[in-house]
Amino acid sequence: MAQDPAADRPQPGEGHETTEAPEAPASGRFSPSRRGLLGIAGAAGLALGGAGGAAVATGLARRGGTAGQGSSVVPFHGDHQAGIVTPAQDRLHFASFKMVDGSGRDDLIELLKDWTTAARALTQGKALGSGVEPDNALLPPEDTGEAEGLQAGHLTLTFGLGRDLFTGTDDDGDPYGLRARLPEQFQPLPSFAFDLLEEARSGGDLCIQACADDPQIAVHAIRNLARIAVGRAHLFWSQLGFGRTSSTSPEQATPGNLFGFKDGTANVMSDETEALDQHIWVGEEGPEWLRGGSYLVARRIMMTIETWDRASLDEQERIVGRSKLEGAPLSGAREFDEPDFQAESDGEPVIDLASHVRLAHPENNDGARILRRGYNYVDGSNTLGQMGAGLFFISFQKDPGIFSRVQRSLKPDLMNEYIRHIGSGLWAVPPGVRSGEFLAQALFE
Ligand SMILES: C=CC1=C(C)c2cc3[nH]c(cc4nc(cc5[nH]c(cc1n2)c(C)c5CCC(=O)O)C(CCC(=O)O)=C4C)c(C)c3C=C
Ligand SMILES: [Fe+2]
Repeated sequence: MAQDPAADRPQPGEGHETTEAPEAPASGRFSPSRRGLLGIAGAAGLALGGAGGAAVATGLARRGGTAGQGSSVVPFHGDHQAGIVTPAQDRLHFASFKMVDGSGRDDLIELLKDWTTAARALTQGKALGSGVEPDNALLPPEDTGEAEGLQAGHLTLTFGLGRDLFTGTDDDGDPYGLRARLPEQFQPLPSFAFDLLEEARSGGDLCIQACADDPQIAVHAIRNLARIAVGRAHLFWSQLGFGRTSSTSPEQATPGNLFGFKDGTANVMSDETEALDQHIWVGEEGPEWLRGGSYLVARRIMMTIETWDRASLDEQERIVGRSKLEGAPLSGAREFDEPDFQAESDGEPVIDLASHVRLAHPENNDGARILRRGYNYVDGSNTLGQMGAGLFFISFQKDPGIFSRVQRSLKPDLMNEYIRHIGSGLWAVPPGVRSGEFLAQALFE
């Protein structure tokens, strides 16, 4: 594996206001696999010839943008993938993909190589390949164009691998030759009390979490990555999100969720290096190819906000275990006061035994902690005039069992009356990519 000087790599928490040197490929150009090119051409109803679709690895400066120079670039290269401890942006486009039937190991490798090349350009605010205006106007543009004029927008792209890539599905054997590389910890999530999961919005072979300041930038990234995948993988389901519901950096103010409560106060933060190693990054307990990576759990959680809005303030605060405006634990006065679960008033616990924060707190979970990085969503409304509102919950942890531990504890949660988990996914997130490498390269060595 290629080694980079450590100085090349950002440390956890670094990210915003940093620029990244462009990748300098040995050849200067890269060619998406022929199958991928044919897929793209097929989708456009055009025939592509040989190297006609080759893309410049470094991408092109976007018109009106200051690619690679601006202050809104989050480095793509690093020990860990960006989009985990880097400051949470306000917008999300999350996408789950399935590999196409009959695809094999080479398709997967080529796809990951092509996605890596594209991600390098996109996160620097560059247009893909030869950009919006190819030399030959009979070919489709290599970049769809809607991000022209926009900066990098702190775009981060975080990639994950689904369990089926390792185990195969049904009796299709071991199509990607990865069965022996399945980490022991990579067990499927069990079903939980109150789960109402929709199959069409759950799982997937690959996931991409695109976060940015501007929804157009996140959507442009997913759209172009989906386009590059044609012939090898297809979009399975996706989710737009707004208003981050967590902080990942102590410099960020804690935002509110759609219940109107501060969300993310007790999150694992980017400067808690010890806690990150203990709870979030895969270490020596995991296989070498995944060390420095993590596991991403996504849960689409419907929130019946109309019913919530009819609950009294006292009741809302009892359910959460914190005050609504300040976000302080009910046993304290300020947001960052440690909750005192032993505190009593008139012989009753001040923080309800079935409140969300008591049940989710490490004290109630053998010390388990997760890094939350979710987003609000509103997907239209129903015929009863209710909003399709919810939380697209995302968490990172070094072992999926840690999420399950916390989620199981939430069985008696008073909040369950107002929420339902309707989608779910679990992916292994490989460590960060270094210059000259591709995503998850160590998995294939
Ligand atoms: C299994 C993990 C969790 C799910 C699912 C979950 C859903 C969920 N949470 C809120 C709102 C809040 N959660 C808060 C704290 C909190 N939540 C979890 C885990 C899950 N939440 C943890 C580990 C914690 C931290 C507990 C602690 O250590 O104190 C809070 C309080 C503020 C904060 O610390 O973030 C709120 C508010 C909603 C609305 C929701 C599903 C829709
Ligand atoms: Fe929570």
